[in-house]
Amino acid sequence: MTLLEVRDLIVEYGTDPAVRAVDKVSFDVGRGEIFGVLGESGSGKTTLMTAITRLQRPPARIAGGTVTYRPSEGEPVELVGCTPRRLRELRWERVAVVFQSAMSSLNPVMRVGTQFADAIRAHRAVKRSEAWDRAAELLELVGIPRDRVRSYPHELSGGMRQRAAIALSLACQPDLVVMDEPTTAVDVVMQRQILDNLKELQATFGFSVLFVTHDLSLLVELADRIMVMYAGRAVEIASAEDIYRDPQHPYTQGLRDSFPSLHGPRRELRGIGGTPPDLRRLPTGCAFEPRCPQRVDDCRESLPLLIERDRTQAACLLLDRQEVAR
Ligand SMILES: Nc1ncnc2c1ncn2[C@@H]1O[C@H](COP(=O)(O)OP(=O)(O)OP(=O)(O)O)[C@@H](O)[C@H]1O
Repeated sequence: MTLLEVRDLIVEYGTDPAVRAVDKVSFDVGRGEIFGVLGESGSGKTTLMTAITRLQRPPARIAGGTVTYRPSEGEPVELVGCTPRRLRELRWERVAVVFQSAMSSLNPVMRVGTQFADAIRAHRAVKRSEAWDRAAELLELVGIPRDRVRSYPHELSGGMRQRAAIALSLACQPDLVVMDEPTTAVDVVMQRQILDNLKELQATFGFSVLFVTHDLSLLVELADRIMVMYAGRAVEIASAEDIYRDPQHPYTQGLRDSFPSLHGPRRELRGIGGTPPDLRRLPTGCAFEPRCPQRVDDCRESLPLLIERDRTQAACLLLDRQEVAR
């Protein structure tokens, strides 16, 4: 069952000429699924996630496509074109967001409990004391002692703040939590704790997660499916296992070969040569072509579309011809 359906989403910055940071991206997030969006810096991940949640700010603008939220009860909601009022109703309650820095979610001059209580009471008719109890419960869920509900954000450690931001996103039991690199600002031990905790919470409450990051090893462990982005386009969508064991697109293969495996057989580590393209001067053909170790002449001419084979979708001319070397 699909919870979120993104079709041909286009997001541009400015005009004359517009820079297309997200170019006709389509994917589905299933109910209870952890869906990862992977990309290098500048690939359009943040632009994509802010457009989906309608948090984008000028000069970014949605230039095409649809984002449909399908609640388990009631009519589907088209988020592109939704009124600000309707969006306010949906935020927190149905779709919650966790940013890279917890301080984007937490107000530094308010006690943590007050912020939780305000978020809860904006959507639920409960007494202030009940909302505070719920806030304390939510903190406990992410491993923060109940009495910290009276703390100000600066009195919490960086890891605690990030966990508090995750707890806050769950305050109204949303169907979908969108997370943009929520663990980049914390050390690896804390990162592991936060991700384990997130998995537990997801398994308990069954919400879906859209998780945006540049870290493939993290997504391989966390996500059910992964979409790989390159220069604003989706180049591969597959299960985390397939992305790791049998990546189809040469770019995904390059990413996979750039990080060491903890469990699998030893393999030679190779980086991807070159740098991502300038979005203002994209080639006519495949944007990865200049860096692709498997390129052929045709790759410069035509733009490959995502093609579905088995359970994987990948956008590479060679796959069309079944020639890709692995
Ligand atoms: N405010 C802006 N004005 C113009 N172009 C922008 C702006 N913000 C982003 N872009 C363009 O959109 C592209 C994608 O940016 P985006 O922040 O979505 O990438 P990202 O994959 O999230 O990278 P990062 O991980 O560094 O945040 C950038 O390469 C840039 O060309």
